[in-house]
Amino acid sequence: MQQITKSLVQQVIRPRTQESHKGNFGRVLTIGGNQNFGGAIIMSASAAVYSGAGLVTCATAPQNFVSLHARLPEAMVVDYQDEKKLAELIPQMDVIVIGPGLGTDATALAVLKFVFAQVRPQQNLIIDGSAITLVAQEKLALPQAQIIFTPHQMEWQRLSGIPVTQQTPTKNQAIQQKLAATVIVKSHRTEIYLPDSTIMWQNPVGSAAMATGGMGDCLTGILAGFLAQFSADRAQTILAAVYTHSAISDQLAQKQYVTLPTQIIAALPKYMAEMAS
Ligand SMILES: NC(=O)C1=CN([C@@H]2O[C@H](COP(=O)(O)OP(=O)(O)OC[C@H]3O[C@@H](n4cnc5c(N)ncnc54)[C@H](O)[C@@H]3O)[C@@H](O)[C@H]2O)[C@@H](O)CC1
Ligand SMILES: Nc1ncnc2c1ncn2[C@@H]1O[C@H](COP(=O)(O)OP(=O)(O)O)[C@@H](O)[C@H]1O
Ligand SMILES: [Mg+2]
Repeated sequence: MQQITKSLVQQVIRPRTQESHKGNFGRVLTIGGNQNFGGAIIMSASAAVYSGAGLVTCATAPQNFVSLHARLPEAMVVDYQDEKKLAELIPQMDVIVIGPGLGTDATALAVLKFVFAQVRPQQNLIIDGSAITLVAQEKLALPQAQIIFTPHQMEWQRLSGIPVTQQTPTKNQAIQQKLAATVIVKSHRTEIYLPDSTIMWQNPVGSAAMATGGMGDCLTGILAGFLAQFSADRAQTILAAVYTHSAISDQLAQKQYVTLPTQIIAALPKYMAEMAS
C-alpha cells in the first residue's frame, strides 16, 4: 500500500496561467439533495466552487433553490427532475457528481437512471452516497464513463458484498477490478483503488475531527473541482483531492476539536495557494 504525499499534491496544484478564464477550469454538475438532504448537495457544489471549478451547476429538488442561491451564488441551479434541461446540460460537463443527499426513493432512482443513460464515455462520473446504495440495491448496470465510486465502509459493503470487518486490500481490489472503476473506500485511513494500476494507495492524513455528517459530500466536490481543472495525470489528481480534503482538516484540527465540512470548504483556496507556491 503506497502512501499519498504532500509533494504529489504540489505537483497537481499548479499556479494558474494569467491569461486563463473560467472556460479553462472545467464544468461540473452536482446532482442530489432531496427535500431532507439539501445540505449534502450544497456542500458538494460549494467544495467544487471553492476548489476552483470554472463553472458549477447544481441539479437538486426545487425546495433547495433558495438556500443554494443564498449560500452559493456562484452556482447555477436546475430541478433534478427536469429531464429536458438535464439532457441539455449533461453533454457540456467535464465532471458529474451524483448521490450526495439524493435519497433512495423512486424519484432518486429515476434521476440516477436518467443520468446513467445520458452520461458520455469520456466524462468523469463521481458516484457517492445514496447513489452507491441504489446501484447496489437495484443491481444497476454501470454506464460507459470514467467512474469514481466514493463509498464509506458501509456503502462499500453494500456495493461489494464484503462485510466491513473483512474489507482487506486484496478483496477490495478484486471487486474494484470487476467494477472497472476507481474506488475510494473511505475510513480513518482511506484507500484508493485505481483502474489500469495494481498499486493501492492509502491516505496518511485526516483524523476523527472529520467524523461529522457532510464530510464525504464535501470530498465529492473537491474531487470534481480538481478533475475539472487540473491537467496532471488523472490518477494523481484524484489522489491529490483525497489528501487535500484531510490535510485541510489536520491544519484546522491543530486548534479545533471538530472540523466542519463548511470550514474545510472555506479553507480550500488558501491551502491550494500554499500548495501552488
Ligand atoms: N446535511 C445533509 O444533508 C447530509 C446528508 N447526508 C446524505 O445522507 C445519505 C445517507 O448517507 P449516510 O452515510 O448518512 O447513511 P448510510 O446508511 O449509507 O451509512 C451510515 C451507516 O454506515 C455506518 N458506517 C460503517 N462504517 C462507516 C464509515 N467508515 N463511515 C461512515 N459510516 C460508516 C454508520 O455507522 C451508519 O450506521 C447520503 O445521500 C448522504 O450524502 C449525509 O452526508 C449526512 C449529511
Ligand atoms: N476518524 C476519521 N479519521 C479520518 N477521516 C475520517 C474519520 N471519520 C470520517 N473521516 C472522513 O470523512 C469522510 C466521511 O464521509 P461520509 O461517511 O461519506 O460522510 P457524509 O456522507 O456524512 O458526507 C470520509 O472522507 C472519511 O475518510
Ligand atoms: Mg457519504
